[in-house]
Amino acid sequence: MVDLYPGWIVQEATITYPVTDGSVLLIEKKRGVGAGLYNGPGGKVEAGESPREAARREVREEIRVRVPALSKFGELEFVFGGDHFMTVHVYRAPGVLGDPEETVEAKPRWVALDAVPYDRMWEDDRYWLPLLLAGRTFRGWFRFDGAGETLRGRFVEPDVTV
Ligand SMILES: Nc1[nH]c(=O)nc2c1ncn2[C@H]1C[C@H](O)[C@@H](COP(=O)(O)OP(=O)(O)OP(=O)(O)O)O1
Repeated sequence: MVDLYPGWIVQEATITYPVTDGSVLLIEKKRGVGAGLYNGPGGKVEAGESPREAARREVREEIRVRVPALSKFGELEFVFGGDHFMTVHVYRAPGVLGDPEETVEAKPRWVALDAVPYDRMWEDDRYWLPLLLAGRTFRGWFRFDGAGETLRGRFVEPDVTV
């Protein structure tokens, strides 16, 4: 394996967006990275797990529902500061099995597709989430300051194979 980022923190993570009947299921993240922001349920890929398995596990852990059918819609690459790189696999699900429940990690909320609260989400989401909600695929590259608060650079390529 080639170590592209020697000395850096390198992580792989997932985000999943269940979309059905004109609504998307978001969570208000209660702890960890991005606490207080809305996002899709997700988290880090663990050792020995595929990204798709991680996506299913995170949805189950965070809001207690299952997402049997997942389609990959996007891949995002983030640089935070000068020493932290994250690849995020983004999935869309045609609904969920079960009723979403609040947990210590997340509070679920169905939101109308035309009322997604971009002002309460990570700053990059407005550049790619509309593509996913419109059924389009994408790749994105984003550079944040060290604290992850300010977006310094971005590039999004829509309608690609992911
Ligand atoms: N710029 C960004 N935009 C976005 O929409 N989601 C981001 C993001 N940066 C990180 N995330 C998401 C991806 C993933 O779902 C999560 C990864 O953060 P964390 O590692 O803190 O997750 P968790 O705290 O849920 O970790 P676990 O301990 O694995 O549950 O944050």
